[in-house]
Amino acid sequence: MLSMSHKEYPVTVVTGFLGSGKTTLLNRMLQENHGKKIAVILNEIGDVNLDSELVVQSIGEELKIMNNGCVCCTVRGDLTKICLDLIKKKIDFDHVVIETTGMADPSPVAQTFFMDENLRKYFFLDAVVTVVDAKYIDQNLAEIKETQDQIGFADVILLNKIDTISDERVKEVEAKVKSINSIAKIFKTVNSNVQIGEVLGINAFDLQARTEIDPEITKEYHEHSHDDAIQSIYLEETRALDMERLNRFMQLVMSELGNQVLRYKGILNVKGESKRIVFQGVHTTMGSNEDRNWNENEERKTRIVFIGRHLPKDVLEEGLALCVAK
Ligand SMILES: Nc1nc2c(ncn2[C@@H]2O[C@H](COP(=O)(O)OP(=O)(O)OP(=O)(O)O)[C@@H](O)[C@H]2O)c(=O)[nH]1
Repeated sequence: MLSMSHKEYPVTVVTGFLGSGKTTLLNRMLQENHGKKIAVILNEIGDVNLDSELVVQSIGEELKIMNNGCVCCTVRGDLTKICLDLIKKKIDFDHVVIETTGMADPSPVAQTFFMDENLRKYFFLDAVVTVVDAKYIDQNLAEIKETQDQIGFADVILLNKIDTISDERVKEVEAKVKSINSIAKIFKTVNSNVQIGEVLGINAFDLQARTEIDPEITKEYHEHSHDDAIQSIYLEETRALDMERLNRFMQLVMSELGNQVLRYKGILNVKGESKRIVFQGVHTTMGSNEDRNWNENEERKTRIVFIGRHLPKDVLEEGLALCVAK
């Protein structure tokens, strides 16, 4: 019997603090000539729908607005229904972009795409893109917890409005953002002027996609670490690991620190494996996969980055050391 196959649509989640440049980015996505038809899901709090008026002309019918509260509170029901409606109504689109409100923590939105079985049939998470207001980052980080989540959870970060600060300050702000999230790709932008190919269709959650962790970057910015609640923790180990021990270690990390961990990525040197093993996770949802062969002239080194709130680096380091193969 022939099986019915259908297309799976990538979903990009755009977050960022109020007034940071999310709508500006969205309009670029809708207006630039990149050949993708984008369905936009906007989430607004209250009745004032200025944003939707700005983007509505470009996409007409495809615009869906979730208006009853914050996306992370109503996410299961509304978001699922709106996405599945796009399929049911046979709307012609290639890519979904969800803009969350300024206050929203993006992770419940992202997790919906891992957990909801109906959604998973048709959609997959492409990336979380966070727009940061470079001028007001300190205030936002100090006053609003969600700003940290938005930076910590991102795959791509636009450090926007750099025209409003000095070059020196741009460097400081970039260092701060990297100390929170050393995995994300950072672009310094004015009016969210990033190449659309850098934000759409990047497959950030795909285990088959190329995974790299740059140890130099993580080290460099470690010096800048401070008391901010969310931080990147970088671990490395040159001795080969025992996969079973590592699995047990990760289970323990998840049961003890699951609430504090936002994202993690690793490239593993596993005993007896000619290939690199890559893994990544979002909160307690984790996946791993065989990657390419280790090159002959490449140091076989395990590199793991955890992003989370008040993570105990020494405990994680000790735990990883216990995973070394005998
Ligand atoms: N100077 C400067 N202004 C910018 C830049 N990017 C956006 N703006 C302006 O900042 C204001 C807010 O931009 P939006 O794109 O509406 O921001 P937003 O994140 O969608 O805002 P909310 O939907 O209210 O959260 C607008 O007036 C933009 O023109 C930038 O890089 N530099």
